[in-house]
Amino acid sequence: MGSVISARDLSLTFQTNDGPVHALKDVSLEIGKGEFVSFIGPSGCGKTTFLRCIAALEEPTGGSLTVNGMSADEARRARAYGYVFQAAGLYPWRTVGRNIALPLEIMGFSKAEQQERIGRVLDLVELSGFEKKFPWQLSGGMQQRASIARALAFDADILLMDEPFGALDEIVRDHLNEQVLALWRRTQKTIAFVTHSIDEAVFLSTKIVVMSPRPGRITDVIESPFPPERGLDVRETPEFIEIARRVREGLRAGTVDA
Ligand SMILES: Nc1ncnc2c1ncn2[C@@H]1O[C@H](COP(=O)(O)OP(=O)(O)OP(=O)(O)O)[C@@H](O)[C@H]1O
Repeated sequence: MGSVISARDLSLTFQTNDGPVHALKDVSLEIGKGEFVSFIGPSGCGKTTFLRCIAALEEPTGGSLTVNGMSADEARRARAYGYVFQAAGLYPWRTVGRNIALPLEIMGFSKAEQQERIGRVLDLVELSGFEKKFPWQLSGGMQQRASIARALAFDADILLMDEPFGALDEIVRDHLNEQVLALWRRTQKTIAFVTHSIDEAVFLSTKIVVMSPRPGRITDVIESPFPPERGLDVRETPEFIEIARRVREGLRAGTVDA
């Protein structure tokens, strides 16, 4: 099976008033269809920049990148991905349903088609019945689920998630991690997920990409041995603890020689 996302020697240097900032340097990575890949690394190591390159929101200064076999720009125009940000970013004056409908309206879907899709994606994130609520009537975790529903609404195969649960408390986050995993199993999407949490990365992923800062590069890629069907109790197993240890070591190695 070919790669959905393929990066070869990808580099991005920002030119700033204080000189060049090497946000990414020689990043090579293959992400296969249906994989759940987490990116973990200290602040400023280029995780967001890598996601933004995939989304064609930044232009790499070196190397090559394909998304679904196309250039990132072509993939963006083909709406190959949905993007979920750290802040839910819902419009407060629109109901949850109308927030999800917004990209569909712009894409010219009929009212009936919009309605069908809103119902389907709200069901996927377990928010059926909340369509008519306004964002401020929902908890932080529910708002984030609504924003995931919005990203799912136009049926892209790829979901890019940039620290979607970073601002939530641990109990809510645990619950959302279980939900995202269930969503991934049901939809078989390819997911690229940025996080600062070792536990989150190890729990969710089929592959964990450890990055180091200045210049942002990959220090380790760890394949996860866990079956798709797993519960939070997997975190107590020796395998989990061993992988978490390896991630921690990769993070430490990255900071020592940075
Ligand atoms: N538009 C820009 N212009 C100049 N520098 C930038 C720009 N965008 C990002 N950078 C720099 O590139 C580096 C990588 O940033 P990036 O946001 O990708 O890191 P990150 O790993 O996602 O960090 P965090 O975990 O804090 O979100 C940082 O040093 C950042 O300051």
